[in-house]
Amino acid sequence: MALVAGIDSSTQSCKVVIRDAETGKLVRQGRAAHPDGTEVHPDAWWTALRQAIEEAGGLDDVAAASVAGQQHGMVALDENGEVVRPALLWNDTRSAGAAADLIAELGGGAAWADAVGIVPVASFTLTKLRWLARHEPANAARVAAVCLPHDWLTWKLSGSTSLSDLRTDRSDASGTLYWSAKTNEYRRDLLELGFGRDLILPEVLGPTGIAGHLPNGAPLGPGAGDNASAALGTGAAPGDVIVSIGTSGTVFASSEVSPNDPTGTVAGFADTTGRFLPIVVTLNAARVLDAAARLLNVDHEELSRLALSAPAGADGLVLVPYLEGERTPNRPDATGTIQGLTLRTSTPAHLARAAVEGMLCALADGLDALTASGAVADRIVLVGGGARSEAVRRIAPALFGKPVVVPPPGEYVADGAARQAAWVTVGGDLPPVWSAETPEVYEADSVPSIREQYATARG
Ligand SMILES: Nc1ncnc2c1ncn2[C@@H]1O[C@H](COP(=O)(O)OP(=O)(O)O)[C@@H](O)[C@H]1O
Ligand SMILES: O=C(CO)[C@@H](O)[C@H](O)COP(=O)(O)O
Repeated sequence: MALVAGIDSSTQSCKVVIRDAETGKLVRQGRAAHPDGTEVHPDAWWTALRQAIEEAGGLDDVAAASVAGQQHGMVALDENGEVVRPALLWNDTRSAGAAADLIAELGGGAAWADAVGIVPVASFTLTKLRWLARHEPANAARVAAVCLPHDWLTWKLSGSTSLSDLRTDRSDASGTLYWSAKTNEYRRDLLELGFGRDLILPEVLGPTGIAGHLPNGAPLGPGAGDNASAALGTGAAPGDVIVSIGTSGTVFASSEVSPNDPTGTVAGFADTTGRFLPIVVTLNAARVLDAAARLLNVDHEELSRLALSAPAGADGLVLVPYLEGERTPNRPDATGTIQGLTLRTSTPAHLARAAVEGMLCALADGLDALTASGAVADRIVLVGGGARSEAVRRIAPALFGKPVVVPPPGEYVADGAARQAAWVTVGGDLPPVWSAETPEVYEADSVPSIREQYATARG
C-alpha cells in the first residue's frame, strides 16, 4: 500500500494526514498548535510541523507529500536563506495604508484587477513588502527573496538552503499581487512598484510539478494555498460553493473563468488544477464564536445550545463581527458592534444567536458577491473548525438560502494536499478519485429579515 502525506500549516495549527494513495483511506494523523498573533516567526511553523509529523508517525514510508498553508504571509529571506524578520500574516492589517497607496499608484482597482485579478487589501503579500520598505528599511535592504508560508515549509522539508530551489504553485502565487493567474506570469514590474526593487521569487509549478524531495527520496508536490487545497480535499463538484469557517471565513468555487472585480470583493485566485478560484474572504469567522464563548464563559457545545434556544433573528440583537478589523468589506480599522440591546435581548442565548448569525451574515454577503460574479451555487459545502458547531450548521441554510452539505469532521485542507501528493505519484490530467464519506445535508426556509437587520447594522 503506497502512502501519501498532506500537510495544512494553517493560521492556528499544523495538521498532517497520511492516506492510502489509491483509496484515500486515512491511515495516521498528527497536529500541533501555532502561536497566536498576526506576526509569527516561520521557525514556529517548522517546529509545529515537525511535531505534527512525529505525532503522525513520520514521513519515512510515504511515496509523496504536499504542503498547503495559510495564504499571503510575507516570508522574507536574506541571501543566505535566513528569515529576515517574523512573517506578517494574512490577517495583519498594518499594511492597509500601503494597500490604498498601491491602488492609487497603479490608477485604481480596475487596473489591478486587469493586471493580476485581485485588488490590494492589507492581506496580500505585496502590501506587506511595501510596509517593510517604508517602515523597516534596514530589514528591507537585507531581503534577497520572498516566498509564502507553504513555499518555505516545502523548501525546509526538501532540506535545501539555496534560494534558487524555492518553489510555489499557482493557487498561492495568485494571492501575492505580483503574479497573474490569467497569464501564468510574474509581474516583476508590480513587485518593483511595491517594494522598490526586484527579488528572487519561487518558481511557479503546475499541478503535479515536483518542488523537491524528502530525505527518503519521495517527491514533494507543488503544494497550495489552503482554500484551493480545501477545494481538492472536499472533491467539490460544479455547482458546489465551499464555505470555510476557520480563522478566516472564505466563500469560493472552482471556475473555468477568472472574475474581474474592480472593487476587489471577489478575488481572482487560481486553483490547484490549472483553473481559477474566485473567492471572497472575511477576517472574522471561527474566532467570533471563540470570542462569544469566552464572553459567556461557556464551551462551544454550550454556545451552540444557547444559540439554538434563542429565536431566529435574536429579537433584533445584531452582532457585527469585525473583531479583527475587516477585509470584505475593506474596513481594516473597524471593530465589532452589538446593536439592539434591550432588557428582552440581554440574555446569553440572544448573544450566542447574534454571534452565530452575524458571522454567517458576513459570509452570506460574500456568497451574494460570488454568485453575482458568475459562480453557480446549487449547494454550499461547509468546512473548517466552525462547521463543528451544530448551531452554525442548522442556521446556515436559512441565511445562505441554499442546502448546506457538511462532510464528516476532518482536515480537508490537509486532505487536498494528500490528494495532490497522490496525483504527483500517478501523473495524468486529473487528480485521483477518492471515495468520500456521505455528508450530512441541512435545509431550512430562508429568513431574509435576519440578513436585512444585519445589513442595517453593518451600514
Ligand atoms: N465545535 C466548535 N464550534 C465552534 N468553533 C469551533 C469548534 N471546534 C473548533 N472551533 C474553532 O475552529 C477554529 C479552528 O478551525 P480551523 O479550520 O482549524 O482554523 P485555521 O485553519 O484558521 O487554523 C478555532 O477558532 C476553534 O476554536
Ligand atoms: O487570507 C486568506 C485567503 O485569502 C485566508 O483564507 C488564509 O489563507 C488563512 O486561512 P485559515 O488559516 O483561516 O484557514
